[in-house]
Amino acid sequence: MATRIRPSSKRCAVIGGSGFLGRHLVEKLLDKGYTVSVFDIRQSYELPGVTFHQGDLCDKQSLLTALHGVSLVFHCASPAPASDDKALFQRVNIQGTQAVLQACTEVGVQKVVLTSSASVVFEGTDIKDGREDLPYAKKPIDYYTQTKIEQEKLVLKACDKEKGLLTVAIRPHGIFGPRDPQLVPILVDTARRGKMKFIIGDGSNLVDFTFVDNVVHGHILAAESLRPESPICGKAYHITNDEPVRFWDFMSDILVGLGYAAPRYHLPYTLVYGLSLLLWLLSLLLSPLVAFKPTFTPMRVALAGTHHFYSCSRAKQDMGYKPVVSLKDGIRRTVESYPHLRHGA
Ligand SMILES: NC(=O)C1=CN([C@@H]2O[C@H](COP(=O)(O)OP(=O)(O)OC[C@H]3O[C@@H](n4cnc5c(N)ncnc54)[C@H](OP(=O)(O)O)[C@@H]3O)[C@@H](O)[C@H]2O)C=CC1
Ligand SMILES: CC(C)=CCC[C@@H](C)[C@H]1CC[C@H]2C3=C(CC[C@]12C)[C@@]1(C)CCC(=O)C[C@@H]1CC3
Repeated sequence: MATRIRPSSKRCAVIGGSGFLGRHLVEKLLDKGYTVSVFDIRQSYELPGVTFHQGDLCDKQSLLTALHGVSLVFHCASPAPASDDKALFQRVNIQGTQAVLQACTEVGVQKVVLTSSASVVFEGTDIKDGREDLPYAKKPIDYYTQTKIEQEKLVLKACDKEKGLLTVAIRPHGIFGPRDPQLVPILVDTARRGKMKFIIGDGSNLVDFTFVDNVVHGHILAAESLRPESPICGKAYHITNDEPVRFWDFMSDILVGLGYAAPRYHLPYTLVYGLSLLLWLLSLLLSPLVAFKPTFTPMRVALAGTHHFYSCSRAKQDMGYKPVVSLKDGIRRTVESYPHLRHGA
């Protein structure tokens, strides 16, 4: 059992603070006068005022050292969805989150803000203006989503006013912005390989893409609203840009902004989804012999060809949430931040 020291309310830790969202969160917390410890499996930068603790969050002992004296923990670490590694997702998102919660209890952390995902309710079919009371996906679309569901349940169940641990889950969707290692780089790579010519379906499906600053704003609002009498304790909150956009318009804006052609030709959704399933099965069967990762995974095709946008009215009502950056400005700032990914660069 670790010795407790009196935690300061402006002393926080960001687990996963070296990642895309985590680093933006750390920068905003510093601006707001917090003292920040980062716990991550890797250290990707250095910043005055930030103490780094490198370690695996499944190792409770390393966590205990990093969380000493901290009153507020943001947990935004996860393996990347593209890894599709069942054992890794189970170990980090489920066992690791249990270790985080145990460590928080042992050192006397008072608040935990989890980065969950709006995908926890997504089964590959349309969701329009989905609210937080939608049931968790019964057939999650991949191992990432399956373990994000278990993770969210664990964190919300751990909320215990008597024991002095308050928890809340933020469910963002399609985070984008400067330094994102996923959305823009994968999109550009697909375009450079000549595979971004097609629109999956009729192109009218609406989706949420959320600028990273809005996701950060939602996390900090949640942390600052989390008090024993607050309605947010033990609940999940969608945080979006509140501007659903056609999936293919968003992709085209980014592509055209970076100098690539927008996709033009339509392919039927069911055909592409069926092909992506076949390819995925083939990649599994052949994995002992050759390692190949299809670009158009069933998850990506489902995300690209269905409506899935979420209401953030619960966050507006309970914590006064309002996006701080519009979609248009978010796209502009994102495009400007990737000069090295421009066509011809
Ligand atoms: N990006 C998106 O569109 C969305 C993301 N989310 C959630 O937001 C959170 C942050 O995502 P994002 O910033 O995009 O992801 P990143 O991969 O950029 O950041 C996650 C960080 O966690 C680290 N990490 C992974 N495993 C461990 C471990 N065992 N111990 C300690 N650190 C670890 C990663 O290191 P390494 O890179 O070496 O693995 C990385 O630095 C995640 O929980 C994700 O599920 C939710 C909705 C949408
Ligand atoms: C069809 C195609 C190849 C598009 C390229 C862009 C995609 C890589 C992104 C479009 C929607 C994104 C998204 C996520 C990852 C990147 C995309 C598939 C998440 C799966 C990341 C983790 C989550 O929790 C949900 C996200 C939904 C949207």
